[in-house]
Amino acid sequence: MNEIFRRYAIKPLSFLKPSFGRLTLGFIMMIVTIAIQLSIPTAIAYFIDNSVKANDNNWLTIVAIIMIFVLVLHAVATALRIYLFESAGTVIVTSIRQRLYQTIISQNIAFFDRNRIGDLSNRLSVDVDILKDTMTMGLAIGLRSLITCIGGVAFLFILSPILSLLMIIIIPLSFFAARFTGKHLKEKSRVVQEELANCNQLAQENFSNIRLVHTFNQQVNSIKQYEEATERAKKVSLSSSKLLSGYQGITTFIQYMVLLITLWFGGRLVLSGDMTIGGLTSFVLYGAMVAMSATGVSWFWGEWMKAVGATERVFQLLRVNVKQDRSRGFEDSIAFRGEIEFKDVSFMYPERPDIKALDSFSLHIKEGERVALVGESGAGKSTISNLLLGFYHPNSGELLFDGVAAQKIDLDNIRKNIAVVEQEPSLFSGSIADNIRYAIPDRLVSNEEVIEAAKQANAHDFICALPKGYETDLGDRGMQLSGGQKQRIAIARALLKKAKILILDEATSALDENNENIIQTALDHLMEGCTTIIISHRPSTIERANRIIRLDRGKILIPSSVGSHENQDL
Ligand SMILES: Nc1ncnc2c1ncn2[C@@H]1O[C@H](COP(=O)(O)OP(=O)(O)OP(=O)(O)O)[C@@H](O)[C@H]1O
Repeated sequence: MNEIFRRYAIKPLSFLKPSFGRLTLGFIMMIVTIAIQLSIPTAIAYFIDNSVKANDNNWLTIVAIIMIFVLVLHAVATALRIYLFESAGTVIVTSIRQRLYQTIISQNIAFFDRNRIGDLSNRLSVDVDILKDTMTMGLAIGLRSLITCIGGVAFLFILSPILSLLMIIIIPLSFFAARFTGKHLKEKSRVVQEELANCNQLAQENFSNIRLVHTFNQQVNSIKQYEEATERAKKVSLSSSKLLSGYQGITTFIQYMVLLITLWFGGRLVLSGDMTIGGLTSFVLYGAMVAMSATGVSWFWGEWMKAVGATERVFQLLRVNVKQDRSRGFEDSIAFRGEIEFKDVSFMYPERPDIKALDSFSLHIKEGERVALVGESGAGKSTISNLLLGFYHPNSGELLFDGVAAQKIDLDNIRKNIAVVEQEPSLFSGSIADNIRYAIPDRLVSNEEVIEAAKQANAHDFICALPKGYETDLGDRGMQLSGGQKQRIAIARALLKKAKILILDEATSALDENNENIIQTALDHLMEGCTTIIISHRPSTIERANRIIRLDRGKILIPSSVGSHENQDL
């Protein structure tokens, strides 16, 4: 029970902390409105029982003036309560979103092998919104209903203990119905959210691969897949609606039954003179209030369960420790020279523990040396780059930089000293200048430095020819640029980094001869003074290497000596 309470009630509540002030004020306003609400039936009873006797216009006027004052107070307190809870919701949802993003972005790369991107972005948007609605307005309504219910029951007992006992027997029925529904709603909501995440993932994949979809005439299939996914979500959602509507029907019936029984017994008490008409009227009003608020509490419980179900994944994610071992280092300030050594390294990807991506792999690369890695697809070339960048760590053996074990060096420091140029460079939306500056996160990079890097990367001329030059917005995934132009921007970005180690991952394979020459000159600038690892299938790309390493299933097949690439069958 404790664990369930902690998980479903306390955990979500921990997010309310940042808005404690607003919520407390909102709560005070809530108490004011509840107090007024609870006094209304008593006031009405007083009015009914005394108006006949009063026979006095002044008395009526005074009552009306007091009522107007109370109603204005009620209106102001209601408005303030809603505003305070709503704004607290916005503050809370912002902080949850920020924490979630922070948790996700800081995970190590293996985490992204396990989780789908569509799923993760769904949690950031849809799931967090559900949580917001329930934790603020939902919680406010739930609390209000609970306090009104308790207050109403107290008034009922004061008015007539016998009648109250009758009600107390019936009301738990609606709680029981709520518990039953809540449990099932929670599970269904979780499934709905999962199905919706599938739909999002599908849409996202198809939109981002839109050229591929059209090239292979897959529009019809893609529409069909999306329809199937949304139909699955619809099915679970409809079954959830059925459950909710059945529950509403039952609770409405219970409410009216309570009213009927009260009137039946209450009428008898009035006839026998044990109760006044005003007393019975206020009892019925309190009864309705208690029934309504009991429904409110159970509704809230249902919503809470639904939200907990839907957002269980948000909490799961927030519980995931940030595994990024950024600051492991004793040697965090070492200046890299560029020497690399793999000593008997074996490595399996966490998602594929059955396959050795690297198998007792040993390689010593001297400072400033240029090594080309060649081999069949899947031989382990990119894995070497992944280990160098600290995306994964060897399962056995050791990776050393300048003779120091990689796990003793701060990960930020390692990455600061490695520049990568990929086959399909990733560019962000934003200006070209900002994309080049991206290489250096910890200081402001001047325009002069950006231009200098672009010049060395043979990118300056084409950038200047664009209408907005360096301020050209690359928009969605750098759509407006050709492959070669994107590469040159990526090279400028890498140049700016002035890293000691350079990884060229198929850097020129997507280019025609003319473009390749331009890029090659840019790469020559980039390679100056760097230890370079060239991952490629193409002989022309690896011409500049001092040594060629041929990999096969994670092992070195033929280690070649300096200048021997001419003899290799590539
Ligand atoms: N993220 C990953 N999760 C699981 N297995 C992976 C992952 N990345 C690569 N692998 C597997 O590890 C092995 C080595 O892959 P790697 O990407 O290093 O090959 P490669 O030589 O770079 O191939 P290519 O030339 O096609 O890029 C392959 O069997 C591959 O399927």
